[in-house]
Amino acid sequence: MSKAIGLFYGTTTGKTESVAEMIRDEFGGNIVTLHEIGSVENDDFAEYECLIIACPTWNIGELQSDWEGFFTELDDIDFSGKKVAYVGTGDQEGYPDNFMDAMGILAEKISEQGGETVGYWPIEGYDFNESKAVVNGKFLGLAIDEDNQSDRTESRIKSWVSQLKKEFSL
Ligand SMILES: Cc1cc2nc3c(=O)[nH]c(=O)nc-3n(C[C@H](O)[C@H](O)[C@H](O)COP(=O)(O)O)c2cc1C
Repeated sequence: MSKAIGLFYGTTTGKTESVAEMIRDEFGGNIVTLHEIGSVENDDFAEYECLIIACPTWNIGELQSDWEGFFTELDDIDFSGKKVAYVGTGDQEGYPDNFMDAMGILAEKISEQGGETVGYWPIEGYDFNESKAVVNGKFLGLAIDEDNQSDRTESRIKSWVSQLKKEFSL
């Protein structure tokens, strides 16, 4: 039987929610359960060995507001032994100096709490200046830009999910 994956997301204008649904559907077979971060308990993370964390960047380099509200709770959650993949949504033309920063902020915190990052993604095909989500020349996870590159969203999700199936050892 395949492992269960918990996908925890925040969204303000709905884009990250639809990306989360597309990722769930691409995995297929009820493997992925969606959790909206505004209504989760800390214990909800415990049952999953494989996690996907999805957050848009808002207000010039900041977390989406529900993730902002949950951020200090992460200090009390043990992510050791868990594989954690990240998804960001952002706007590279509007915010080229803070593109995808939220993904970097969350990955740093969750890694400190023991999570092992999987699902790194190339920066080729994007045009921006700076991002907290880039480490060693790669994004820490899947970068989706619905504002400027919505035509690439589907193929990016397909390719990343196929990569993750291997990295999650499904
Ligand atoms: C006021 C405002 C500030 C934003 N700041 C950033 C930013 O700093 N970096 C970034 O990559 N995107 C930024 N964005 C773009 C959003 O992250 C993007 O539209 C995202 O897909 C929204 O996701 P949601 O619909 O799930 O809330 C900003 C958008 C707005 C309207």
